[in-house]
Amino acid sequence: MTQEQWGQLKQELLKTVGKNNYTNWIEPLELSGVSDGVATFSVPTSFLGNYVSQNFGDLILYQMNTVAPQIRRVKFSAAANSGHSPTSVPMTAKSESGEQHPKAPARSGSAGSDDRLNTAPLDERFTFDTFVVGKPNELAHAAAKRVAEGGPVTFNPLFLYGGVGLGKTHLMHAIAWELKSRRPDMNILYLSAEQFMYRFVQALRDRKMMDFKELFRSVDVLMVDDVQFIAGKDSTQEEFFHTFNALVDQNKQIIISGDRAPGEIANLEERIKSRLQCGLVVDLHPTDYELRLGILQSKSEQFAKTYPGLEMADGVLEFLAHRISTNVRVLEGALTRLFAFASLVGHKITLELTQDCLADVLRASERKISVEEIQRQVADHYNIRLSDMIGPKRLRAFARPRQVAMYLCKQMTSRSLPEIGRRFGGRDHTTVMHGVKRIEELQIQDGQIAEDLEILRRTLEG
Ligand SMILES: Nc1ncnc2c1ncn2[C@@H]1O[C@H](COP(=O)(O)OP(=O)(O)OP(=O)(O)O)[C@@H](O)[C@H]1O
Repeated sequence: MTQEQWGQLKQELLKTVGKNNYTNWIEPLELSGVSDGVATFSVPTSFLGNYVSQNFGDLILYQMNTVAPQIRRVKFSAAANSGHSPTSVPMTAKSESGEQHPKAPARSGSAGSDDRLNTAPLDERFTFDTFVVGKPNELAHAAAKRVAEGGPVTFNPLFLYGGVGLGKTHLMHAIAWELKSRRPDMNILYLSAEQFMYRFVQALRDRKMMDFKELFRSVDVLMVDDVQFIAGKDSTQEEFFHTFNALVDQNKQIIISGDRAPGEIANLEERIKSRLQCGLVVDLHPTDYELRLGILQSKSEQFAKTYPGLEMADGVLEFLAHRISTNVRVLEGALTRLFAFASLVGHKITLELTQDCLADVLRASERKISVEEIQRQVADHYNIRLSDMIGPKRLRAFARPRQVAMYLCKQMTSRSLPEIGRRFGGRDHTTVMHGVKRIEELQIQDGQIAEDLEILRRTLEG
């Protein structure tokens, strides 16, 4: 990507995020270069890097992908004199630098009776009480509940996986809190895989490997979040493998989370993959409308306590549940902003105020999945050429994927039927309508189609 292209993209971003956001957050970004699918920006401070990654990371990546589809993630590197380490932001909009994990601000509360084990304090908001259960996460929730009972270890490890911001960390913390309250004597160690690596490297450097081993082998419950982080890091993987085995041998509970199923984590050693698959592997599916609404209702009840007297019009939560992406973190962020804004201006939260205050978030989630992206993914999935899928051929091998793509466009974008038709080689809206209907029927009758749709949806929602 050239500086000139980046300059043009910045203008696109200006249109999406508005002038204020642009001046504060986008303007200061300097593109340092792109290599191995990572676009690196230099930022004046790590705070700015973190903020941009959390709030605009996905959007920037999306924009860059329109001209450079090979870019898989964006990384923000604070200027050397700021005294901070770089903040790397993958598609998950999450930092790779230990201390500045945007997801882990200074959290209150801690668990673990042994001080040495307080590697990562637990967030006191992340309990089972505040976790809203719906179809997409009920299995993961039930498994987490079972482990939190602290009975005999029945499945080891428990492996939770799912896309960004779907509640993996929340569930892990909830398990830890519950175990602590049932069995205060238990040594529970929760940490991210990244922290595991830092501790390991530090132990090597300080020649304290015996202490490291003793510490990790003395826990009753080990929880490692975001295990994909250690993929490709050979000696950390090796140590993780030994720690894992030692604990399983002692029948100690292990809980691991990852952004995908163990078998799908690239560059993770085979022997680790197979160990991770030995217990119970459950996934958190992308949120559906009902779950999003449930979460919004629950969070807005909490907000109502912070902002007493602030009224909300009917239909606002439904609107947000429809319009905002599957990532719960984004949903929460939007609600926080909405309440703060409404209390600042002293207005009831109406639909207009919501649209106004969250214009950039709404635009970003609306623009997130484009018709072209869907077409590309579907063609890839069925292993056909894009031109055949969009073109006039009526062969079943092209017609069915075409209908699947039309259906997904209807579901996942705000495009109208005539607009979708136009992008499928200038077809009529009735053709699109027919295709959408056909897939709706097939989804119920044909397990394969249902599975294809599920996979495609997950891929597209990232
Ligand atoms: N079902 C839910 N009910 C209530 N809050 C939820 C739910 N799912 C997620 N959240 C909230 O969404 C935010 C993101 O969740 P969390 O950090 O657990 O995601 P994650 O899956 O660990 O994401 P990542 O992939 O970034 O590690 C948290 O504030 C969490 O409390």
